[in-house]
Amino acid sequence: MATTAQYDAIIIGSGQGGTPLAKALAGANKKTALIEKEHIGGCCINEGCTPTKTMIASGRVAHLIRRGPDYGIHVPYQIGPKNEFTVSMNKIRQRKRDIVSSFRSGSEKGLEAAGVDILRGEATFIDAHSLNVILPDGSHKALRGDKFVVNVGCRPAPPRLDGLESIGKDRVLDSTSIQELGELPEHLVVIGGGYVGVEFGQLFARLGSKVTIVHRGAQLLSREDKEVAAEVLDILRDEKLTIYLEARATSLASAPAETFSLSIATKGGNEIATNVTHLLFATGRVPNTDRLNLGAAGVEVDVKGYIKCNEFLETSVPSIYALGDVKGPPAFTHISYDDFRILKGSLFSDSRAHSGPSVKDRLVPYVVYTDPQLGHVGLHEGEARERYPRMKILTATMPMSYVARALETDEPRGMMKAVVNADDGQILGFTCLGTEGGELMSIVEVAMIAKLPYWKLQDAVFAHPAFAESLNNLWQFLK
Ligand SMILES: Cc1cc2nc3c(=O)[nH]c(=O)nc-3n(C[C@H](O)[C@H](O)[C@H](O)COP(=O)(O)OP(=O)(O)OC[C@H]3O[C@@H](n4cnc5c(N)ncnc54)[C@H](O)[C@@H]3O)c2cc1C
Ligand SMILES: NC(=O)c1ccc[n+]([C@@H]2O[C@H](COP(=O)([O-])OP(=O)(O)OC[C@H]3O[C@@H](n4cnc5c(N)ncnc54)[C@H](O)[C@@H]3O)[C@@H](O)[C@H]2O)c1
Repeated sequence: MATTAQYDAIIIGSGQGGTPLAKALAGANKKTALIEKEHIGGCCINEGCTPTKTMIASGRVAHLIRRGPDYGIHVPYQIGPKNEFTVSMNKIRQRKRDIVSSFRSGSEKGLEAAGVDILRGEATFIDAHSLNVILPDGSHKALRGDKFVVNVGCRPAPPRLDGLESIGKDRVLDSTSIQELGELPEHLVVIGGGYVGVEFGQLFARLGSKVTIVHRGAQLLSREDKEVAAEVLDILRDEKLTIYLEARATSLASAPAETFSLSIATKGGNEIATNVTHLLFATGRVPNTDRLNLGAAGVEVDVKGYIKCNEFLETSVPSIYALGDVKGPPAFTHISYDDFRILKGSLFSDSRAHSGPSVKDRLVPYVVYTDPQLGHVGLHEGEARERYPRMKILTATMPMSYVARALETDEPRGMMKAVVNADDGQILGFTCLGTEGGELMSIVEVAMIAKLPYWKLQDAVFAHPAFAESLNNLWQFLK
């Protein structure tokens, strides 16, 4: 009879928290196993941040070539007023594959060097202390552990649309398969106007596809303040994307020559998108908990399948923890990594005294990699007013066209917005929709971490003409 391997800690899923945690535990002489059913490094480096931001860099180059004449630069292959150029999807894809493979092999080597037992296969719970792993050859392996950390992440929500079966499967894309296209879609319809929808929508429009976004919400990027989302909409429409808000794709009809039409119900009536070649479903993500057999271990999930856990990342079972996207939003790489920092100290501490770090009140920054970028940290205006109904809250907004560097580089699109407590000057939230908006946001985040009142930034000496200099001026618009 095969023996069951016994571990101090078993990490399920090689996500952005589990991978460094496995290394840290092995480094602390804990016998550690990491089980991964697909790629080491998880979504971020294989199908998420790394590949998308690599591809988006190609979109930016296309955009700048197209804009060359605005700066007095003409390249020989620009023909006529449309500034045509050719795009090699093969090269874009290869560059993306190369970067992904170098990041992935770096992660693998790091785990091996740390002495982590890496097991390729799909884990399912048998009970609160044991797992079954289905190995790639179909055989099974049982493992026992003192502690388990679930870091299985999410996957794209499955596509749903009447008539989908009438078109080729290769025409129905998600955030992973779209990255493997060898040819540019002629007409890409994106269903969903969240992070994935706007990033890919703008990218493919810049590369030369006709792009239509169908979004059910009243604004793109539903979390953002209205005026910021409206500015994103204007920017994308300026780049010739067709965008339907409060709209629903209702059905598909195949048509000759490999194209199809899509019926779209909007508030103003029905629209038809014609000559569509590809559909990207960007309608959110679902947690990978459905095949984990969590019930056998006694781990509770919410109605959407996210693992319920407290601010210390403890689940309903004392020996089982969860980190990253699988515990619900916010779903970002840096949040999963911060979950790792929370767990690494507490996982093997003697008490569950709850005196260490927790997710409570942590600042959540993020950057939507449209161009210009949308960087945000802390609370949005509505959230701040709801959370602190008695606080005197002021907001300041300033267009990027007031920023010298934005004008000098001819990239004046976008705006900044800050939300502050009028009494003590604390910055509650900050958004920058602008070139390098993510970097500018990070400067304000540092001020928030240090609990600096806004007037410290107002009076700081920033080098001229950096984008950061705008942080001297923003605050004059507080009201
Ligand atoms: C297109 C796209 C772009 C993104 N861009 C950004 C960005 O720019 N910035 C940002 O911060 N975030 C971005 N994200 C989000 C980011 O990728 C995730 O928040 C991040 O990967 C954190 O994931 P995680 O640690 O929860 O686990 P994941 O990285 O999702 O890893 C989970 C791992 O578990 C494995 N697994 C699942 N079930 C099992 C099982 N039963 N047994 C064994 N293994 C299993 C999976 O194969 C996977 O490798 C993006 C996401 C997408 C889809
Ligand atoms: N730059 C980044 O940090 C980055 C980039 C990409 C993804 N992500 C992460 O991945 C997550 C998933 O991204 P996403 O864009 O898939 O999800 P999302 O939840 O951010 O956006 C999906 C949007 O699609 C809309 N939608 C859903 N069903 C629809 C339908 N049938 N028709 C029209 N619209 C519909 C929803 O209302 C929602 O606003 C994000 O929430 C984020 O956490 C982050």
